Amino acid sequence: MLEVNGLVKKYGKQNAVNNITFSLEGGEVVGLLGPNGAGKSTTMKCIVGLLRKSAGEISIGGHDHLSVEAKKLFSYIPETPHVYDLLTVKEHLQFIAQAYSVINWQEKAVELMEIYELDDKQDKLGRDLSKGMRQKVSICCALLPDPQILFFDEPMIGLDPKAIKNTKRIFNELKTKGKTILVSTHLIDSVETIADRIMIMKEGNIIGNDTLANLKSNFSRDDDSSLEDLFLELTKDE
Ligand SMILES: Nc1ncnc2c1ncn2[C@@H]1O[C@H](COP(=O)(O)OP(=O)(O)OP(=O)(O)O)[C@@H](O)[C@H]1O
Repeated sequence: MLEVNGLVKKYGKQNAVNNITFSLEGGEVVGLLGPNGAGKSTTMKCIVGLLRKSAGEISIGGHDHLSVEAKKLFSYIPETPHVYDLLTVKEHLQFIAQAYSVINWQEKAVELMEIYELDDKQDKLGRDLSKGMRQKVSICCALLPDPQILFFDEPMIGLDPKAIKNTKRIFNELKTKGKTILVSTHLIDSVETIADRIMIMKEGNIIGNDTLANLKSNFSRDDDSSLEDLFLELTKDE
């Protein structure tokens, strides 16, 4: 579903992503972990076409990632949610519905706004929303077209505990529906139970990419260690 081959991204002379190669099978849920500055957001932004890659090839569903065909297949939830100042919450959903030709969008929009407790805020303008509300709008907009693949960059940031719980539940539902998900997060426990695979980045490189069980048996001395312990062990400074 996603193929990333030899991806390099430089900011000036600095390599933020160093020639990384990985893929995601259809229906796979992969947790992308890494310390601050590891290159997670840069990788995601290159995949979704928000940043121009310095080298490498990326395909989504067999299409070049910059093609319209690829763009129809995925949604992206950015680390910092961007909303339109002069559109209301409901108009954001209407805009996405029209852009992606979503059938029965109103029904789905009502359901999403209820889940994220935005139903009483549907007429509020984007510019008047709090950070957490913006994040909720961003998640609702991403879920509305029911895409095959979802890229979540720190989706829990700014969410209240109820919204975090609901997002974890939605991850499970998406997984059950066979969606492919790449989720970058610092909330390690939020991916520990649902991720089929964990990918760990450090300094622009992938330093671990396997099932949690395999990562534990390869890198940990202790079977009872958590993903958090493993993450800290793998990413510690030499
Ligand atoms: N616009 C930019 N210009 C220059 N350097 C950048 C820019 N954005 C990111 N970087 C650098 O690229 C590297 C990777 O950053 P990136 O934001 O991808 O990391 P991250 O793993 O998402 O970190 P975090 O967990 O803090 O969000 C860092 O060294 C960062 O300083």
